[in-house]
Amino acid sequence: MTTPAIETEGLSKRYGETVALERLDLSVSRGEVFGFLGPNGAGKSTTINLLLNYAKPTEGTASVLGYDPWNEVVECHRRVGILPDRYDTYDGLSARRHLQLVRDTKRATDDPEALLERVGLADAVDQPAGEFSQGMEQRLALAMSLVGEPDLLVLDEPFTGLDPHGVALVRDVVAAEAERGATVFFSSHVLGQVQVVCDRVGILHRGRLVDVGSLADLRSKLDLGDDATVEDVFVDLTADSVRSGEGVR
Ligand SMILES: Nc1ncnc2c1ncn2[C@@H]1O[C@H](COP(=O)(O)OP(=O)(O)OP(=O)(O)O)[C@@H](O)[C@H]1O
Repeated sequence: MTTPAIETEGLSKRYGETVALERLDLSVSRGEVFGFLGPNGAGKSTTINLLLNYAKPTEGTASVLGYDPWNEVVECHRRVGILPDRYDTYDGLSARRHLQLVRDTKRATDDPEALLERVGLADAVDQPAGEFSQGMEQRLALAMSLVGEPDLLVLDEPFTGLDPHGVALVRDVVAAEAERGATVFFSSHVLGQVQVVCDRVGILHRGRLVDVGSLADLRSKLDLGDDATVEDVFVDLTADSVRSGEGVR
């Protein structure tokens, strides 16, 4: 039997008194497009950081593509494409050079120009990244995540800083990667786009996974109508955070 792309059991993270993630049990199947949602401060980036070995858990276990993310980091990262929450480009290096560096690290053979064309940066291949706008940086980071045809893409807020063309591009890239057979796990506040591309969503609230399922599952579970959106589901499950001022920071 194939292992899930992502599996966690009791995964928890505390920062001093702050409980950032509380006993997360989650399974994401191979080939799934999974949206990870929640108000500001819910624990989404914390979860992603744990899965990518950018942080260590206080308790619990996880497997990523069948690897232990903390003890088999190199093997794991070679098969994962990562778009981090914030990516600082090297100002003096061109877009092409950024992709070559990732390609070398992953021992992949991708053509940097083809990847840059795919994210709409064909005209900026040899431009230093220090001259890039925020949206161009985000496109470059997306191209970097695609190097080596990863089995799993982990995208933290992939729509950040993008114009409507960029948003549509990310949506198309996610769909194309899923079509290729990759698993896509991403966090986002752009719920309209989430609704279009995700097979299932998980909603995190105050560090706890409050629900998970397809939009149809969640609509019927919450007794919302057939035309309820992901936004309606989100608001229903996290309403108290809006009242307390959380989620609107
Ligand atoms: N390095 C850290 N040190 C202390 N507290 C942290 C740290 N990282 C996150 N936290 C806290 O953990 C909680 C979860 O934060 P996290 O960044 O995971 O939320 P998020 O769901 O990604 O939010 P957003 O939508 O705003 O990006 C918050 O209360 C945050 O203040």
